[in-house]
Amino acid sequence: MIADLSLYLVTDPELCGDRGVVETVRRAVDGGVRLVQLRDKNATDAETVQQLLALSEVIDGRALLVVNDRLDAAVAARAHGARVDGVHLGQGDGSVLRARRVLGPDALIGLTANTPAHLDAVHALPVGTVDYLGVGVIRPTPTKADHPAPLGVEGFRDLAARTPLPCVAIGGVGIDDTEDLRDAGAAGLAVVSALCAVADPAATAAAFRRRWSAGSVPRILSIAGSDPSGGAGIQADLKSIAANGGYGMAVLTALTAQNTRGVRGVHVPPAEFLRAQLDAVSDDIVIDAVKIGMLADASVIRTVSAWLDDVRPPIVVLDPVMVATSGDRLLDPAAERELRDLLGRATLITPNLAELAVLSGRALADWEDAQSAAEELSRDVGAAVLVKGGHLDGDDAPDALRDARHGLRQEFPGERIPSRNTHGTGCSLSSALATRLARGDDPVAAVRAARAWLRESLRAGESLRVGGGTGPIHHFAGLWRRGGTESATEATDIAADWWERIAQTRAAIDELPFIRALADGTLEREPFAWYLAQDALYLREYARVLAEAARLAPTSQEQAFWAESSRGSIAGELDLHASWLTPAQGVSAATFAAEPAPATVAYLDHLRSVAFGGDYAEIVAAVLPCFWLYTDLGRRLHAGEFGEHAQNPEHPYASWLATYADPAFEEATRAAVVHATVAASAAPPERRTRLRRAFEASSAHELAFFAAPLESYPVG
Ligand SMILES: Nc1ncnc2c1ncn2[C@@H]1O[C@H](COP(=O)(O)OP(=O)(O)OP(=O)(O)O)[C@@H](O)[C@H]1O
Ligand SMILES: Cc1ncc(CO)c(N)n1
Ligand SMILES: [Mg+2]
Repeated sequence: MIADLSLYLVTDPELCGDRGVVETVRRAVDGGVRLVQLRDKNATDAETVQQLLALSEVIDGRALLVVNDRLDAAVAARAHGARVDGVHLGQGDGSVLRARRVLGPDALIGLTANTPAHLDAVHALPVGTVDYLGVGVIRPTPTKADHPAPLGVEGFRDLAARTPLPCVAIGGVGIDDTEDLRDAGAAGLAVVSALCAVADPAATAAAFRRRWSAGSVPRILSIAGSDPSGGAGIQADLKSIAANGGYGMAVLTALTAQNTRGVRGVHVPPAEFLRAQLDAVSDDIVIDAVKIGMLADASVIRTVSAWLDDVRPPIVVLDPVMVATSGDRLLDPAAERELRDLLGRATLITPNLAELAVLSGRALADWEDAQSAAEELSRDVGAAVLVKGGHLDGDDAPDALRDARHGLRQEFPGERIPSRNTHGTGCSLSSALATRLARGDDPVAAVRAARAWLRESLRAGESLRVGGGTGPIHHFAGLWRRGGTESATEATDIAADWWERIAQTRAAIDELPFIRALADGTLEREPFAWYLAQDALYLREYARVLAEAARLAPTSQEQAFWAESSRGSIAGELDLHASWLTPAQGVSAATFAAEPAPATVAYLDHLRSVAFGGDYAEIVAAVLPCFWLYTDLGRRLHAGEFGEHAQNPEHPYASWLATYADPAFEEATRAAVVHATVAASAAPPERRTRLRRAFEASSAHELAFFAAPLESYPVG
């Protein structure tokens, strides 16, 4: 098997402190750590075995587990029933050949390598002895006192280029190294203090994951049946994965002979061949998420279950397909019980109303009742459940997400789209969800994004003119309308370029005393209130500029987006007045009646002059930094990058900080980035430069705006 090395936690009992190693590991795995190495130089073998047993239990197959150095302890822990996947050996820790012999061909064996000579030694071993290399140290680190001279990112790049083996970067790796190391060829980041020594290992691990995945395309495997007419099954899945930004793969459970009118026949290949397909993929490719669709019969379910147990992909979206839109059965009724056993292996289950009734073993009275049944099912099986309202009578087609483990109850309202093209909506939705989750969206954001995409694709379905029955949706409606796939990748490049060009401005914002004091809670009330008063003045005008973007928007989707953003920023201004800019908060009358400060005037003058020019692309380029810089800062503050204080609920500005780490704001920022860069990608080169300048100028104004409170705040 090929291991997912992307985020690798190496434990340190001292850094984990009172929380302990086991609890730290549990939370870090919750946040997305994929591989855990137990490292405790002082423990006895017997203690190491106990720790491996405890870790194996909290990890519960969600990540791989290896132990540093202690081959005998690994063997003993396995004998006691722990799932220990392998060992990591240092240059002096004993022979990797012996480890391979003892642990077998499926074990994960890592070796430390810091020099070209180490690489030569590994290359001289039989192929398959070592699975990955730990290459470092990257930076000087106190967690490895006897470390060799740091390699830095460039030294890592040189070593990684000299070996075909996957290399994990280790030693002093912090979250800001993520992109550099990934681009230098790292298969993953091995992290010690940046996860063990933080207040919230789950949030920090999630932040690492997001940054690691941001520049990469998630690899999504659909395990489903074939629909030769292309609207449902794996054909729909592959289109949906591609349209939502993933790399799609497909393992066939069954072939159907069907079209838009119905299913004429089903052929289920032998289970051994299904397993061979699954292994062919997982032996070679790291799988970021799995979507499961049509399972046909009990032997298919058992084969998929066994493979899932071996591979444990981090995200599993299970669409419990039982009956096609046309009414034809796609699952042997005798296999329904087996299907229930599979539910516990899923992250998210997406039944329609009929399927939910079968899975919960009772009739559903109405939509309310369906939602409580979804919650019961979620509690029973330990997975999130999205119940789909596509088959409700009436004018609405809502969905509802329930996760009993986290008390999550979210309804997604939406009017029914009058269309006959609903063939494969369930397949398409579940694949889109798997892709969005693998891209790092939380479940609510993933459902929002997948639904928005699905609804656009549903509306455009009829334009495809496919078949005379229930036709397919148009998976690429949004992408093609926005100027083709070329412009989509071009827009991604533009976003990366623009972001890179304001790197210095971003670094300067991070260094501002105002930001530092805001993060650690030492900022005085008066300059904070002064800042908010300026922000309120700013928001009022900014809302007008957003409204102008709405007025000029080329599509109704964009028009709605900018109008909603405009409304949101006025609501934000009113909120500021109601919650912070009040005498009760110790804000003086002078602050309350603030005049715009020079930085405020300058920023607004810039925005207004762009808005006055009446160029949609330039307006959206100019308003983008206000979304992007705040989201980025809010996320990093929340992740504890400026110290742990910002995560403390007692922080004097906790509620203000929380606004900017809000997933909905993050979603809006993602959309703003897409709209601005897609507009830019359609512009000729000189105009594109002008758009970029507008973006850069606004970013510089953001910096000045953040600097102003402690520079021009009228002291006394
Ligand atoms: N006419 C419609 N208008 C808007 N949304 C719809 C419509 N029909 C289905 N949907 C949405 O499509 C998704 C699939 O829902 P549905 O309940 O049809 O699932 P399904 O029966 O599993 O689909 P399939 O028949 O493809 O297997 C849901 O998000 C649902 O809200
Ligand atoms: C192969 C296949 N999977 C799923 C569905 C559900 O729509 C279908 N019609 N065909
Ligand atoms: Mg379905």
